[in-house]
Amino acid sequence: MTQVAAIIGGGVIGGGWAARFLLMGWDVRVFDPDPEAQRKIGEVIDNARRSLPGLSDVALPPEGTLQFHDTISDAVADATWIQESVPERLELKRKVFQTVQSHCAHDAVIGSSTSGFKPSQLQGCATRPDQIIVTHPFNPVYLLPLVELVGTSQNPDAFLDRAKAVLTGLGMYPLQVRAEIDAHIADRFLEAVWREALWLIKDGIATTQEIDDAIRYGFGLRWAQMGLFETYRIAGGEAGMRHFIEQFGPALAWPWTKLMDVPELTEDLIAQIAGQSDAQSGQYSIRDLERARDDNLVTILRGLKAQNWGAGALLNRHDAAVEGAIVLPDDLSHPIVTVKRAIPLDWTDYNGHMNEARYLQAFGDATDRMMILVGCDADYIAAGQSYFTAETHIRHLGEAKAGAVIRITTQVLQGQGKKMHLFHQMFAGDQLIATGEHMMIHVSLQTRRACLPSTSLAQTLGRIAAAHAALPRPAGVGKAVGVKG
Ligand SMILES: NC(=O)C1=CN([C@@H]2O[C@H](COP(=O)(O)OP(=O)(O)OC[C@H]3O[C@@H](n4cnc5c(N)ncnc54)[C@H](O)[C@@H]3O)[C@@H](O)[C@H]2O)C=CC1
Ligand SMILES: C[N+](C)(C)CC(=O)CC(=O)[O-]
Repeated sequence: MTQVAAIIGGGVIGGGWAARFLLMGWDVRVFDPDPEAQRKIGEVIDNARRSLPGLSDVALPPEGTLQFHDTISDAVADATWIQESVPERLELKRKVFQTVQSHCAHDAVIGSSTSGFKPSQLQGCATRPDQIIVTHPFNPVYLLPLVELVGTSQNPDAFLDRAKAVLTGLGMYPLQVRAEIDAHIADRFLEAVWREALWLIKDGIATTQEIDDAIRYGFGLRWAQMGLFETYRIAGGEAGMRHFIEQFGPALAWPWTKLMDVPELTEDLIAQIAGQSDAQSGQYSIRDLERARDDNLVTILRGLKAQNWGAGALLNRHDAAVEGAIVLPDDLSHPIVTVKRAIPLDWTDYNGHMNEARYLQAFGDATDRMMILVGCDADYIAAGQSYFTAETHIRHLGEAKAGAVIRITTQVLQGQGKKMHLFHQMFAGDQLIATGEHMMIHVSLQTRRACLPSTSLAQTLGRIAAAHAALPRPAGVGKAVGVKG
């Protein structure tokens, strides 16, 4: 039977919870007095629909149903999970819990999204304190897995385990906080960084942009994949965490921060940190960790590159500067070099070589380059015409591993009328490792049908095709898939 979640307060965070529950197959009931709540939550859910399912390589369960209610009592009636996300005011949250508990099932979980209140504060004057816990998520709730789970001695272990299982089932990472504390674990860091940032601005040291750049081009990327301690273990080199503390320990007494209330680095504290770090990461050598870090960073940075955002946009600008202007070579008596690049780490697979899908990607890039060279560039496409691929045939003749430099040369076999028939050859060093034969059809992007290209494009393509007609016909042209001999 479909499970029911009640969302009490559907703003930034409640909307995110609604989206996550819904897309994970739960029926969702919302109560929020804001007359705009339905529109706002609808928009958040639309954004979640375009991003969350694509994180999975399997189909998510069918979406649940979404209902809005005028009272808390209706919203919570059948719910097994009630997520409170009303504004961060203790008295308001306590009042909401009173109403919720008058109408909800006694065994339902009541999770609070509170950023900083302790569960004992929330349980304070509740009818059934054992039913209330902190489940503090991170924005956007539908994409970020972390949820801090904080209970008190009032919450039975089995209840906390059940809550954890539900959150895990929603694709989240419940981090159970051992002892309640204002602002839990993560908001302690965010608050420290936030307060430092406010000082940097007030003191005229940095702008908001410069502070954000300091994070997103540097340690923000590291934190995304290894956190603080594993990162600093690596920064300690082969001598690891202990060496790191020895080197940077004295800085704790220096005015490197406005937060000067620091713990004394006693031998006991050092041993505790070094010991915990060993337990966390000691099974890996520093070189293993460095490679894992590098793989992760490459994946994150390439993701940002695909979005042309932040550090990824920087990489794209750098690529463009390294490559220079894209121009058709004067000498057309050879196939044209359309791609020259190293194979990225994330293009390789379980066989230790470039995955077959990436051959098509590389040949697709070569085709894109040919399109630009014949004049089918961004402006031409924006004006309403382009090429569609009608047919592709790839032959795999050799292997290529991560880091290997591949070079693709492109021969135009036919460039007349609506057709652009290309033959790509991929080399690693001198070895031919793949060929790609592609038939492109010139189209109108309005009608989505074939049409003749512009005169200028037809002339450029015709000139290349005429020059390439003098080249030997490459082996493999026009071959179908078949058994040799
Ligand atoms: N915004 C953030 O980055 C994060 C916020 N949180 C926590 O989530 C909770 C909600 O914060 P936001 O979503 O940011 O606030 P918000 O202001 O975006 O949303 C609060 C919603 O609660 C509704 N509301 C007000 N009184 C209500 C009541 N009596 N019953 C039901 N709904 C009511 C409002 O109409 C509004 O839609 C807070 O406890 C906050 O600390 C947690 C993680 C991150
Ligand atoms: C600023 N904040 C305290 C509301 C932040 C959070 O609670 C978590 C988040 O999503 O950053």
